[in-house]
Amino acid sequence: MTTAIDVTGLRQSYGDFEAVRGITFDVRQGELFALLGTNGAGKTTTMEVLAGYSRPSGGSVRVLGLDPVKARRQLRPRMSIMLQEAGFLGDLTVAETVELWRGMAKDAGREPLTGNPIELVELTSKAKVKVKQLSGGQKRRLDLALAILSLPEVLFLDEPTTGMDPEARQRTWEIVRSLREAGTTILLTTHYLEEAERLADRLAIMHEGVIRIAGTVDEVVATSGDQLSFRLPERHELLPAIEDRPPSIAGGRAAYKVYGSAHGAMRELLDWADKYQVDLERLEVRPGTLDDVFLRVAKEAK
Ligand SMILES: Nc1ncnc2c1ncn2[C@@H]1O[C@H](COP(=O)(O)OP(=O)(O)OP(=O)(O)O)[C@@H](O)[C@H]1O
Repeated sequence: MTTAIDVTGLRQSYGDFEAVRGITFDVRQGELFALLGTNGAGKTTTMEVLAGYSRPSGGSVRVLGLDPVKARRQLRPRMSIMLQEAGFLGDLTVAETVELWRGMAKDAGREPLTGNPIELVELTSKAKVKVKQLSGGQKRRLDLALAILSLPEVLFLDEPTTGMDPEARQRTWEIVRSLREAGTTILLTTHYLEEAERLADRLAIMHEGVIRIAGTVDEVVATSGDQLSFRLPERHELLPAIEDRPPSIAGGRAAYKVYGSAHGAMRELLDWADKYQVDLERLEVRPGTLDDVFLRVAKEAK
């Protein structure tokens, strides 16, 4: 499979502060890669370098095999960017904004999208409304419409669904999926882990300028293990260690993290309960989640 985005040892500083501290990852052609991370982790900075807005202070980046700063003109017709703060002209209407951008896209030699982008993002009833009068979520939808005015080979989406209501978010996911199906390579940043779980082929979690974990959604989630928990019984001080770990106790429940066989752990626990004649109430096994991994990554790094 061809690599569409290649990031090797990327570093980026603002004055003395190093926001991105040597990250390496690649995104294959037609793949959707999600960059997750804590606030200030360096996700937007990475995206800005990839989009050619700034030169890296170290390492190298390639988009479609090209240097995004040096080959800006060549790349412009082939990629689209939806960053967090769009530079709209507030006095233009939604329809006028789309027309203006359509003209610019045409000048850049891009093939227009078939279909009406305003309809696609469900802003038809707002076509004649001034951009400055749109709500936050509606502005994000307009951003998306502009990013996909023509079908890009590479699309950068920086927190595309922030501020959207659940229905608009679902709609956006459908649009993103259809772009991916049409072959667009997508790099997405998001704080909604569910968004990454649903859309991403692979993902990376960043913290303080470094990638802490990366892989397919399944691979990353698998590092979090299962959780076995139940209402805190009497005589809980006698609870066994499982996989050499004692239970954690909080909110009136006891919980074990299990990385090996949940079946075996459950058997050990039930043997203990039989031995001490304890009834384990509200017993449950919950598979690990991306939230668990994210929280662990943020905590481990402290
Ligand atoms: N223009 C700038 N000048 C100085 N520091 C900056 C600048 N832009 C970003 N930073 C700093 O670089 C770090 C990374 O910022 P960045 O916006 O890339 O993070 P992020 O992962 O996108 O965060 P968030 O999830 O909060 O949007 C932060 O500590 C931020 O304060």
